[in-house]
Amino acid sequence: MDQVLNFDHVSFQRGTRTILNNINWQVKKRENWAILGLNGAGKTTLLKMIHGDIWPTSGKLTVLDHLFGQTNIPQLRRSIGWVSNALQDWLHPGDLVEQIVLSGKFASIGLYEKYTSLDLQSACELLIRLGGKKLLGKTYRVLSQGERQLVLIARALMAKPKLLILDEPCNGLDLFARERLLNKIATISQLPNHPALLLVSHYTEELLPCFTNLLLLKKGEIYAAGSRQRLLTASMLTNFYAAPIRIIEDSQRVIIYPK
Ligand SMILES: Nc1ncnc2c1ncn2[C@@H]1O[C@H](COP(=O)(O)OP(=O)(O)OP(=O)(O)O)[C@@H](O)[C@H]1O
Repeated sequence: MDQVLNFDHVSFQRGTRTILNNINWQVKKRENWAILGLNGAGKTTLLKMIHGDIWPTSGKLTVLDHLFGQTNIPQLRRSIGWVSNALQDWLHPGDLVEQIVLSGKFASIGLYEKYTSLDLQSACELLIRLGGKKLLGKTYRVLSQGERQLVLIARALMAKPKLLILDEPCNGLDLFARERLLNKIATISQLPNHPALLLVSHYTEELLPCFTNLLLLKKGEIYAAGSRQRLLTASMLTNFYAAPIRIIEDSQRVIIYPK
C-alpha cells in the first residue's frame, strides 16, 4: 500500500449547500501535508470525512486502502491518529492521563476494552518519550492547554497510526509551548516509518519544513495542491486569499500577514 488518501471527484452536500466540491487529491505513504484555508473553507469537513464521521455524497474516497462504502469504519479509525480541539470536549475529564493515552489504542473515548499491563506500560512510556512524565497520575481536567495537546498526541500515536491528523494543534498554546509542540511534531516526522501527517493551521509559521506539500482549500474546492516551494509564495497566497500578502521567510519558517 503506497497510497494513504485518494479523493476521486469527491463532493459533500448538506441540503442544497455543497460544502466540498469535486475534490481530487492523493496523499502517499509518509508524505506530510499542510492544509490552509480561510474560516469556512471546508477543512474540518474534509478531515471529518477522512476519519469516517461523514461520507461523500458523490465520488469515491479511499483511506488507507479502505474504500468508503465497502469498509469497516471503526477498524479504519484504529489506523488514524486524531488530534483536535473537538476531541477535548468529548474526553472524560476525570480520566487519568495514562488512561486517555491508552484509549488511543482502541480509538475510543474512555476505556471499555480489555487491556494488559503491557499496554498501560506502553502508554506511560509513550508519554514519557514525548516529555510528559510529570503528567502521569494526573486527571485530564487539571492539565493546561499545552499539556492536553501533548496527551492528545500521545493518544493519537498509541495505535501506531499510518495517518496522523493534526487539526490546529497549536490552538491556545503560548509562544514557547507552541514551539515545544512543533518540535515534537518534527521529531515524529523523522521517525523511521512515520505516519503521513496532515496539519491544519491558519498560521504559516506553524508549517515546519517537514510539511513539504500544501493543500489550499477555498470555498469547498481545491485552489491548489502541490509542493510547498511552489505554493508558499507571496504571489500565490495573494491570489489565494484575494488580498495582498507580505511574506517573511528564513530557511526554516515562513510568516505571512496582510499588507
Ligand atoms: N452539517 C452541516 N450542515 C450545514 N453546513 C455545514 C455543515 N458542516 C459544515 N457546514 C458549513 O460548511 C462550511 C465549511 O465548514 P468547515 O467547518 O469545514 O470549515 P473550516 O474550513 O474548518 O473553517 P474554520 O477555519 O472556521 O474551522 C461552513 O460554512 C459551515 O458552516
